[in-house]
Amino acid sequence: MVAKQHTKPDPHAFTVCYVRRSAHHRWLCCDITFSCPNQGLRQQWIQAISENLALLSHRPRCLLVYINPHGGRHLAKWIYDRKVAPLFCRAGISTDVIITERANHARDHLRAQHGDLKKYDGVVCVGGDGMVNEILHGLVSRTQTDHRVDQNQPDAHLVPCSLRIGIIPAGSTDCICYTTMGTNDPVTSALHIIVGDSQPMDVCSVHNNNTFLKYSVSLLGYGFYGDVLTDSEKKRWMGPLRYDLAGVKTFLSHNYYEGSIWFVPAQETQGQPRDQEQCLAGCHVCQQGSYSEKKKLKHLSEDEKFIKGSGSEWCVVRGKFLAVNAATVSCACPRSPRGLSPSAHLADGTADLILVRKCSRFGFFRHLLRHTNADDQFDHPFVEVHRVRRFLFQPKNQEVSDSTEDLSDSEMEKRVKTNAFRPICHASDDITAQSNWTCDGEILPHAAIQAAVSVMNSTTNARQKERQREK
Ligand SMILES: CCCCCCCCCCCCC/C=C/[C@@H](O)[C@H](CO)NC(=O)CCCCCCCCCCCCCCC
Ligand SMILES: Nc1ncnc2c1ncn2[C@@H]1O[C@H](COP(=O)(O)OP(=O)(O)OP(=O)(O)O)[C@@H](O)[C@H]1O
Ligand SMILES: [Ca+2]
Repeated sequence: MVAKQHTKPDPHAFTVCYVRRSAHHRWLCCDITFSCPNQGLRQQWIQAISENLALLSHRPRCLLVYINPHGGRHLAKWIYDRKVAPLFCRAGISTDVIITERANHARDHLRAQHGDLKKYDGVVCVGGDGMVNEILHGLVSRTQTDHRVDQNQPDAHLVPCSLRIGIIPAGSTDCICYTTMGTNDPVTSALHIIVGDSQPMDVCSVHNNNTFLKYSVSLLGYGFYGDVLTDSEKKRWMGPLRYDLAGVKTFLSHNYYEGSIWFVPAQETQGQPRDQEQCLAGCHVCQQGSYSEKKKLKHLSEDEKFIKGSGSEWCVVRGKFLAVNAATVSCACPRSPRGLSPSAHLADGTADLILVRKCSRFGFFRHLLRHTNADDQFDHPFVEVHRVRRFLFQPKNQEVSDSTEDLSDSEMEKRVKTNAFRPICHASDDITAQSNWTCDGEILPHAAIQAAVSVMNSTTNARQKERQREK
């Protein structure tokens, strides 16, 4: 990995650090020491290795690090200082470190940067999913503002960010890290950052009433997970255990919610949620998806792109649901190593919409339990799963009237765009109980939402551009 001067008595030796793959997707940093017959040869080797490393333009040289000292077990600073900083130092990476002082500190700090981010090759997040989401918002919002993209438009085409986000897991679930890296090991994350790995990600934008609410990169959950998160927020002092306690409580409450879900299915070439394909580096579904989408949309106007890009048909499902989950990625995490939707893809522009209808407590328990073993959690009569590119959810008291089923697709599009769905309840109607959505573990106090998935790729960073110019 990095050549460095040897400190042992042999004056003609030098040590090279390298990455070794270990079990369960873990990476280790190892050393190997070479002995040279003379000082001159030693210097030649060190110089040659250093020069070759300097040519690797995708490797970061300067990083902006945010540490959330309050995430997970409150160990983020310790993890960074003990496990990550020494590796960055050995790799010759310089860092500016900010320890956050409040929620949204990192997001606001990033939003406030104008040209000041140019010196960095990436932003590192030391924390959990909520913290990754915060940093994502800071970077994406900064980029859209710079390019005058109106984020309140549900069909706005997001401009890719020029900086990559590195994730050092130090939260309670660390689902985004586990899903992308295959493990929640801080050293593995640090080594992926050092060697300059990158992975495009699907970003799901969430709107209500033509107002931008949030981006999600893991789970958008209504009903069960929304209730678990809402309850667990009151127990934050308990650390990761709060989810188990809130989970049992929510499970016993067995609340269900009525509403309708409208969605645009993904193309058949984008696979099926139950095809047992696993999204790995270089995944052909993700590559094919983004290529064919780009090719198809190349010669269309912006309006045509929206209509075509959103698919040809809207489907609707109505009923009483224990959970409505949109998994943009598999959502694998230590609690559920295959995740909520094991075959979901990281960057295919789709989410897997999992609808769990009202069923018995025993049935729901069996469904949940299957997230922890090799059994198929979708193999229940009360569970359905669809791969979708966009969807909207209307709770019972705001349901879309039946007459919309006769609408043409373009009329439906127009209504989605203008949010022409008004509550159809009357003053005498009972207002059905509503849940909240959880978005990467943060609560959205809205029930009616519109969501659309797009792939977010980081553009070539400044250092790569510089190197390309030199060539
Ligand atoms: C019988 C055992 C069942 C175990 C079921 C485990 C299913 C776990 C599925 C986890 C999926 C996580 C998806 C990631 C979401 C993240 O964006 C978010 C932010 O970090 N984390 C959570 O929402 C954190 C969500 C944590 C949810 C924990 C739910 C625990 C349920 C316990 C039910 C117990 C029934 C007991 C009956 C007596
Ligand atoms: N200094 C701080 N004080 C209080 N809250 C903070 C601070 N810095 C960040 N936060 C907020 O804490 C929230 C939770 O943090 P984080 O995601 O790191 O941990 P977690 O919730 O325990 O883990 P996970 O999201 O993986 O379940 C984030 O949404 C973030 O906005
Ligand atoms: Ca996806």
